[in-house]
Amino acid sequence: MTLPRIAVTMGDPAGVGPELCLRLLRDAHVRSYCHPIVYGDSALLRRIADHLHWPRPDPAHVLDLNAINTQSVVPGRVMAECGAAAYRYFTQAIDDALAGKVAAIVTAPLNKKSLHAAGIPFPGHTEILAARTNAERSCMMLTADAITCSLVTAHVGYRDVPQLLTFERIVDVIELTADAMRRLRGRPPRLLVCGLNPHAGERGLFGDREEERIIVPAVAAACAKPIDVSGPLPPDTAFLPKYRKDCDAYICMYHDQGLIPLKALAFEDAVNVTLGLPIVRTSVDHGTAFDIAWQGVADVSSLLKAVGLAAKLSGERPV
Ligand SMILES: NC(=O)c1ccc[n+]([C@@H]2O[C@H](COP(=O)([O-])OP(=O)(O)OC[C@H]3O[C@@H](n4cnc5c(N)ncnc54)[C@H](O)[C@@H]3O)[C@@H](O)[C@H]2O)c1
Ligand SMILES: N[C@H](C(=O)O)[C@H](O)COP(=O)(O)O
Repeated sequence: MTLPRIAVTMGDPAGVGPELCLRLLRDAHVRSYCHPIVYGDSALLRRIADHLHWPRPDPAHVLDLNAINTQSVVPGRVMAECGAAAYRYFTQAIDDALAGKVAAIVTAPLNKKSLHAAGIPFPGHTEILAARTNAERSCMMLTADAITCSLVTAHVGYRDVPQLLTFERIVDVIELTADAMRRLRGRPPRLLVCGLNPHAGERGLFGDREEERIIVPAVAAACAKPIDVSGPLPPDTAFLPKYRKDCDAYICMYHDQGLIPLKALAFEDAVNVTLGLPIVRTSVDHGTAFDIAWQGVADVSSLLKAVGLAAKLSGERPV
């Protein structure tokens, strides 16, 4: 049986990505259902393996892109060279996925400051993917058994959020999420939409009536499709256990509205999935963890879950 080839991008060389890739390549279960290929720098992987007294990686599972002078990398440091290398690994993986050379992409974390220092004009993976694959609509969803959240806006400052909330964008995120969760759970999902303002605006008392003007009509339009979706709920109580138990996914208006509850409840095993692409892409739910980089203590759970979900999705059309 031919196993699906999955590109695993090494992420920022100065972060925890490389050591997590080393752990992943030693995982017998992963290698029983897919052929992982780390897109990165072989010399850097060898340097970290030697430093930690771990086995060096099997060359058959590394695509050496030779993107950085390994000896120049300082663990835990923001470096333009590292941002450029992480971008190189990632764009090669996207191009290979688009060309059908790999079945899916899984990303280890990159550092947004290093990416920016390298002059890359995108804040993160999600935006690079949307541009490079010419996706008409896409969104970030983080999913775990306990909680799933999709984001209407993501890597922007809070003062920009209200202007970015449109009827069309909210309907798109509801539709993309409903389609993904229907396929992941094998049944029509139930979605809950959060308001933007405290107490969902309290009928115009807080904010600029974003709930009445934009969110309520978008929820009504999605219901008419028909999608089982309701809201907007006051965000502070939307994540109470009594709401979570019947909710397959939340539609959140901004990054931390969804990712604070998600990471508090499921940091070890949540997976980031980009919806709406022509290719499959999943990711860890954590960052470069510069405070613990190259110490060999980083938890590999989210990366293992991300590879598992990518393999599952690669047998179908992308979400
Ligand atoms: N998928 C991605 O590429 C991704 C995701 C999130 C953040 N980031 C980026 O990573 C950088 C650092 O972000 P941050 O400091 O806000 O968050 P972070 O997730 O890197 O770290 C937050 C805390 O979680 C801990 N942590 C993170 N991953 C861990 C792991 N695998 N095992 C054990 N502990 C872990 C860290 O030690 C730290 O205490 C930023 O540039 C951010 O934008 C990238
Ligand atoms: N917003 C994500 C998180 O906090 O986990 C993270 O920054 C990763 O985003 P990209 O996959 O777009 O890099």
